[in-house]
Amino acid sequence: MKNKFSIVIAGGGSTYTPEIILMLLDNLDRFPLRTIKLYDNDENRQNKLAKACEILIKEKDPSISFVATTNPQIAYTDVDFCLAHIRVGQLPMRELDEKIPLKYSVVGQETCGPGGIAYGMRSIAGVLENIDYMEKYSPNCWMLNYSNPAAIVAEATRRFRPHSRIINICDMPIGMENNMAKIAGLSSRKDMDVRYYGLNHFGWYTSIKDKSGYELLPKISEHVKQYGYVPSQYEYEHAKRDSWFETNLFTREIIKTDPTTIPSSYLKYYLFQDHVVNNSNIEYTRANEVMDTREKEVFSECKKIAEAGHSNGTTLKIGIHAEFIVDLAIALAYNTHERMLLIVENNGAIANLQDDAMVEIPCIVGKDGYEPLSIGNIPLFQKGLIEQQLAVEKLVVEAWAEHSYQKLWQALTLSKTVPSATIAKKILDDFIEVNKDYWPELR
Ligand SMILES: NC(=O)c1ccc[n+]([C@@H]2O[C@H](COP(=O)([O-])OP(=O)(O)OC[C@H]3O[C@@H](n4cnc5c(N)ncnc54)[C@H](O)[C@@H]3O)[C@@H](O)[C@H]2O)c1
Ligand SMILES: O=P(O)(O)OC[C@H]1O[C@H](O[C@H]2[C@H](O)[C@@H](O)[C@@H](O)O[C@@H]2CO)[C@H](O)[C@@H](O)[C@@H]1O
Ligand SMILES: [Mn+2]
Repeated sequence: MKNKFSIVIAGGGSTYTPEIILMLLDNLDRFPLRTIKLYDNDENRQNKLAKACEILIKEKDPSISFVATTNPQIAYTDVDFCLAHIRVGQLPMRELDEKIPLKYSVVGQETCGPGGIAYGMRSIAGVLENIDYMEKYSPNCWMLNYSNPAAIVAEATRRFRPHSRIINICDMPIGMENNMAKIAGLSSRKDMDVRYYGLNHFGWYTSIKDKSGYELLPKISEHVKQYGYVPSQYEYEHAKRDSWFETNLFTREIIKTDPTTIPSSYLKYYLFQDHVVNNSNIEYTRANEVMDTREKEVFSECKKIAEAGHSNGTTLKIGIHAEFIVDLAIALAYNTHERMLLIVENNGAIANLQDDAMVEIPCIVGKDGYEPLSIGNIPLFQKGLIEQQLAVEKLVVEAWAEHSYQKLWQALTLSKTVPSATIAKKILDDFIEVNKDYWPELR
């Protein structure tokens, strides 16, 4: 009889929570659960979906106990895994992260550029707080963290919680690889072995092999040069042209900067800043889209389920893209040696990059954690870009720790998305004004 696990979802009020719970309930055969807890520091927001989540769970397996709480001791006592997806400041602060830089014709984005820096300054304390709760009440628990901005959060956990049982991960590669598998005519991304390196939301694929060892990168690359990550001509012609479609399509421009690799779509924000700004609407950014779509839809569906007392006919979907979280938990629980892209300390994996960089690279995951694969030397183009962005991320963490205005100004000035120290300072001063409740007071 397999052990059954107890999990807590930190950021229980997240718009992703219902789809992640549906995904967990769809994987009980390989990841059996005895308890699911929701933990949030905003009771009202969590209560918008807690009852519906309880109904979904009880419909699938009444033996699973459920609790939604804002009490850290209740949340973190007797748990084996913490799935952490908090958003400090929630979506209204994301909106400001995206709109303030656009006032100065600078990229406004959730995790990239000044928006990511402001978000990082909010997120560090929230993630560390949850790690400390976890270690106080369930010292053997693993935190599977995908709270953003994952690059800055990962650097902060490296510096301030170096021995904690936390693994930082991102679902962007999952999405890109799902599309690559379709492009290559494979039934699943798991039919591929990839080699990838970079920082979170700032990386490149260098090899994509099928299970016979055949190199698929040239074939996939030819498609990307025409359609980006849009997986087929049919989808190119028929898919809804929303912001994610445009982001996937634009990868056909990014790949021209190094046709020997396949880039993360996020590199658009760093290499084509002018294109991004010229195609942004300061009145209506991605945060507004999410508030008007995912947030509204998820909360509305949860309200319907809670009122009906059942989930018949719900449009809530299983978060298939989130299955990587179960893959990771299973690898830790059952020592499966799953190969996964994780955000980990470099320690020589990328030979010509500093050891203390938090890099996103393939790792083998087992009972005692992860073992990074060796990448070797990277080319000068990527090395130069990575080292600049890495310095930004490290300066943000130093600025947070030292409450340093100077270092945060340096981080903004150093970002490839910001044209001058003058503009960096204007953005910084605006950010300080709106983040008074979240950032340490800078001096
Ligand atoms: N790494 C990835 O690939 C990936 C993918 C998707 C989303 N995300 C991240 O997941 C998070 C959730 O996204 P969302 O759009 O659902 O956000 P959301 O605003 O809908 O929900 C986040 C929840 O976190 C809660 N929260 C904030 N601070 C907290 C704290 N200190 N302790 C406990 N709870 C806290 C909020 O109250 C809110 O209910 C974000 O950080 C987002 O960027 C990451
Ligand atoms: O703008 P949002 O909030 O919809 O998405 C921002 C997140 O985008 C990435 O996650 C995507 C993923 O890449 C895609 O394949 C699909 O699964 O949806 C996810 C969430 O929308 C990115 O990895 C995250 O860090 C961002 O927060
Ligand atoms: Mn991500």
